[in-house]
Amino acid sequence: MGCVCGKEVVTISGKNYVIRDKIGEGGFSIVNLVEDTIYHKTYALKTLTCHSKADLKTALQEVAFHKQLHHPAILQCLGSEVTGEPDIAANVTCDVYILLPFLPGGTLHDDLSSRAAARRHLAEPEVLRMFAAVCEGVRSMHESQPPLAHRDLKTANVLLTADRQPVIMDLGMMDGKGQRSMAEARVEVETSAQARQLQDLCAERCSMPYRAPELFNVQAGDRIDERTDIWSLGCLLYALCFFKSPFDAAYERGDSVALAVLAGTVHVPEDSPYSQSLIDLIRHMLSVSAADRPFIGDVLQLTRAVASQHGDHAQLDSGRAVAT
Ligand SMILES: Nc1ncnc2c1ncn2[C@@H]1O[C@H](COP(=O)(O)OP(=O)(O)OP(=O)(O)O)[C@@H](O)[C@H]1O
Repeated sequence: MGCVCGKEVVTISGKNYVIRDKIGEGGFSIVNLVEDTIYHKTYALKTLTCHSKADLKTALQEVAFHKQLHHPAILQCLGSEVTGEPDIAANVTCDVYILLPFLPGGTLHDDLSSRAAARRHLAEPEVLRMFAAVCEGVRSMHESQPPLAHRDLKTANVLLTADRQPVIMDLGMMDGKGQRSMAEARVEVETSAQARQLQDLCAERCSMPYRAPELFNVQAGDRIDERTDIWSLGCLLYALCFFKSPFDAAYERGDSVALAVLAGTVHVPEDSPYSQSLIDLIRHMLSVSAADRPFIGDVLQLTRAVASQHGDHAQLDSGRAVAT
């Protein structure tokens, strides 16, 4: 990072970006609002500080996945830069910069939190429109070759454009910290050491209220596939309706989320304004056994079927419905 006229400047692919503001901070990164010095256009700059070679590998994989996946519902990487090599012994770190489009609508989590405070439910067509858009992004992961999984889908990892189009971010979980890549959707767990590794990685990186039951207790011989994401999408669809994951309540009470998830009991508020077919879709996605969950193509078909009951099929496909 350099300095021009007292302002911090980052150079990516030969272009300079002035740091304007801090937008947010994750467990492993800082995101700043930056402006390029020629056209004065704003971007988001994600900085991952790497303390070890394993950190660097993780960060570079995140960049690689951003570059590999091209879909309007997945946050695009516009450029990246690495500042050097980390060296634990010498206490030397390096930074990986990921230049991203700046999405001004904040996260879906924040949007739903402010709606929750005012008890302002989204109308069903809007729920279905936003959900279908997220699913289209997930479909591009699940249907790539080999199939990829996100593994940390949640409302806090969905950004909104100015016109409320959802965009999936945070592909950081799609790495294996030097182990077998979590991005590969289909994982055969061969040994108990692998099972433990995978469970620990999920405990560290997959948010509990959105984490699929099979990731709480991984055993040798298990087969994990992209339907871990379908569980998370079921939680996300519930959150679009009722503001939070169905398992947030257990989390907030300090009860065991693992027990609540493994029981698979989904509480639907009595005053729910949503159709039974929408609730049935949530329950289908939240099947405790992954084998009973639909794949993403079926989820999209079922979503369209629910929308068509309202005559919203066309709107869902064009993605033009507006929030109420
Ligand atoms: N492209 C962007 N446009 C606008 N805001 C963004 C953008 N990327 C990230 N943010 C904001 O910065 C915050 C931190 O982002 P980050 O990618 O570090 O994700 P995180 O999911 O919060 O953390 P972690 O990677 O540790 O899971 C986000 O919650 C979001 O509010």
